Amino acid sequence: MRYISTRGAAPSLDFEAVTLAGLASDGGLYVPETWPRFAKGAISAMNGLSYVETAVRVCSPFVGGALSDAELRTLFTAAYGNFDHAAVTPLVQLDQRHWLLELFHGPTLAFKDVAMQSLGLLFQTFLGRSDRHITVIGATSGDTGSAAINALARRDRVEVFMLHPQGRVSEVQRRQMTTVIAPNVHNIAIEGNFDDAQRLVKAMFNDTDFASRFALSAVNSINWARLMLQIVYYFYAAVRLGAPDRPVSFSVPTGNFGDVYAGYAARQMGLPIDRLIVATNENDILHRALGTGDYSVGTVTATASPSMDIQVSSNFERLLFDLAGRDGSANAASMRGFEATGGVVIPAGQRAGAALAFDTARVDSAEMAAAMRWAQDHSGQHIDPHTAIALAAAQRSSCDSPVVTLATAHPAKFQDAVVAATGVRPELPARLKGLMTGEERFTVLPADLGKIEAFIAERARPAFAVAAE
Ligand SMILES: Cc1ncc(COP(=O)(O)O)c(C=O)c1O
Ligand SMILES: N[C@@H](CCOP(=O)(O)O)C(=O)O
Repeated sequence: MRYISTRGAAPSLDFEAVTLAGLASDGGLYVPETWPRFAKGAISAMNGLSYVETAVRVCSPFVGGALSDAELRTLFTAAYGNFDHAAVTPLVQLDQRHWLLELFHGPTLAFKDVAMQSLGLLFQTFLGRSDRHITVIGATSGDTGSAAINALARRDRVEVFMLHPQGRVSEVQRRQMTTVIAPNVHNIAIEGNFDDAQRLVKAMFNDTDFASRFALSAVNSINWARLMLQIVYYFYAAVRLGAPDRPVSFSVPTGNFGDVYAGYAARQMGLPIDRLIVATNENDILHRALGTGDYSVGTVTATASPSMDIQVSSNFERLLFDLAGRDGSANAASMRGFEATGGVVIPAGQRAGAALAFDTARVDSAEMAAAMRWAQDHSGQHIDPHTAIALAAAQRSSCDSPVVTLATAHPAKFQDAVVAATGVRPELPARLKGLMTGEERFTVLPADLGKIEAFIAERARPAFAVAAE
């Protein structure tokens, strides 16, 4: 399998190279050259498989010769061995039509662990083979950062610099990052919002001297491997609910468009997904873009679902590339226009293409709180604010198929919002005992590229240092 850039001008890469890369050198994102297709029989054959075996089947065509199925099996067994549920991503039925797919049974209590625990092992495997090291730079609205730090702390070939927006993540999220005192972990609280952090990360990748000097690599969903690893749970859930004979819909709380894009990828691979519901909070650019074509950046509004307080969603570019017929130069021109002016119009033809798979819903804070109460009163489930946004969207949907809401975080990560909506304070699981009292370490910096690069340059190992050792 080869990977090509959404902007058409970067060299194509194999799986190992794409895993270690961040942005493509032309500023685009890597996508598979073609979508592998699973025939009905191949999907039926996943019935009854464990999560690990499902992951081997789904990922194998993307990985190509980079790892054998036996190596993948060993890697996934290690990655998912420390999840606190035997099913890794269990399904919970809420009523006749609605299900929750619990993605928060990993070490940091959010769906990011599902990909990140494996990504950490992929880095270790590939870097060990060629005796290299990388500098991971990431932007987080809370969950990617904690999952990446958990997966990468104390790994000797990786230096991690994680940018979070100061004061705009929950206390549990912040502490999950800042209490990890490890020599290779550097937390930076930037004076700005998540979009500022993500813009700075992309600017560092686009600074080609800096990127090659420090062998920059990504853990955000700009990294293709992250998305590949998230496709797995769509197959795992749909097969358990009757796929390929019964179509299933998914409602996905959406910020950076990574999780729902993984669902789109599963659909492109032949999984019978009826509707993919893009559920946003008040930061509704994706709802507007897919509904009316108005893909224009507004002001980031701080909400009770902070991990979705995003305007510029990286992975939307991957969808637009497909909708525009995979024309890299046309897509590059359109994305440059968006970056320069803060808005483009999505043509009606492309919106019609998207509407074959996607519905959208904008859910405000009152509806989110009502969904939390409904889950509690109706089935005794406590859900986090992000999951509640998607559950509210699922309840609005008129599709005929069973609807699976992705439960992307444990409610204890967002205790204040859950208490405000339901009056109940969800307990942190025992494995996080001590989190709220541990020493914190982070550096506050302005959202200024020069200052952030200088901070990193003082602490990262230049790429050539290893070659010289
Ligand atoms: C808890 C939670 N839910 C939903 C999202 C949105 O996911 P995505 O950015 O992949 O759209 C995030 C952030 O990524 C998150 O942390
Ligand atoms: N909500 C995310 C934002 C980054 O998303 P990613 O999937 O691109 O890493 C977070 O929790 O940091």
